[in-house]
Amino acid sequence: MLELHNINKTYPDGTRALQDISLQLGKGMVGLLGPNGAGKSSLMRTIATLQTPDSGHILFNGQDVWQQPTRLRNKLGYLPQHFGVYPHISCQGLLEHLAILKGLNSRAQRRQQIEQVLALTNLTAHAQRQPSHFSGGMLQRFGVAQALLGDPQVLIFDEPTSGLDPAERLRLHQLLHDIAQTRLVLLSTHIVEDIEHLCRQTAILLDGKIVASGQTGALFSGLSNRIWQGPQLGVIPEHAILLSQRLHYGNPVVRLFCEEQPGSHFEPAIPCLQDCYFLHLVQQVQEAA
Ligand SMILES: Nc1ncnc2c1ncn2[C@@H]1O[C@H](COP(=O)(O)OP(=O)(O)OP(=O)(O)O)[C@@H](O)[C@H]1O
Repeated sequence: MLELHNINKTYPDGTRALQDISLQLGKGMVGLLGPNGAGKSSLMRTIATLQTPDSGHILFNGQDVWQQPTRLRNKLGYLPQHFGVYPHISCQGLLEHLAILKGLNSRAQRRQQIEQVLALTNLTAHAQRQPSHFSGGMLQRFGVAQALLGDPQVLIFDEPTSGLDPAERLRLHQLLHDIAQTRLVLLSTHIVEDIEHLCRQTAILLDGKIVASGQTGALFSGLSNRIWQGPQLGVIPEHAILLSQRLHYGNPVVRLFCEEQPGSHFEPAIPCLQDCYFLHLVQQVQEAA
């Protein structure tokens, strides 16, 4: 559905935000995982045709997006990382306004779509309230509702769960999952758990480059028998790589990447996406040093 070929973007101050990005994206939920500053928003804005790449091509259903940007824009819904809402206007009124901006000219069609997106995002009972008074979770659901206007085939959600409490996060996960059944949904986040919950396909973006992409499970299945977990670091082989040191119910947990058992206090652990992500982060730091 959406193909990215060798996308590059350097900002006027010299920041190389995107370097030779190539991805093939089909229907379903695709995760874009990367730390702050990795280039996720730059990539989302580029796909959303809000900024031009310096080089490379984006094809939508086989056609170059930049030859006719409105073709993709008409099929695209976007929830940016930060968005504002006008004060003193109801949720329904604001959706009506946004629907007109999206080109839904028929009043009956607008009414039907607004009813649909309010129901889907569980906001029907709040339709007459002002989004400026919504809680964080409701506001994000409103953001999803506006992105769904026009029944887009491609949806881009930039860090949609940041700042949400656990219950609202799970609610939003279910909503995003439902939406992705019939569309391409691109989910950009630095929260590994969001990807683990939702995405069959994932790309890891570090420093403007895709360092791994494919079926999410396949990204870390190659780490089998090389991930070790123990209660303390102690003395470890020189070639072992420390992935994470954290607390679990107040007890320290250390995870290592190592070709053989790094010490008697380490046990083999089942690899996970976080191991793969941290391994790439460590390798990136090592390469930069
Ligand atoms: N308009 C801009 N002009 C110059 N540099 C920019 C601009 N937008 C982003 N950058 C820089 O490009 C790099 C990638 O930024 P981007 O916002 O795309 O990353 P991100 O992965 O979305 O980060 P975050 O998770 O913090 O939002 C960063 O170094 C950032 O400072």
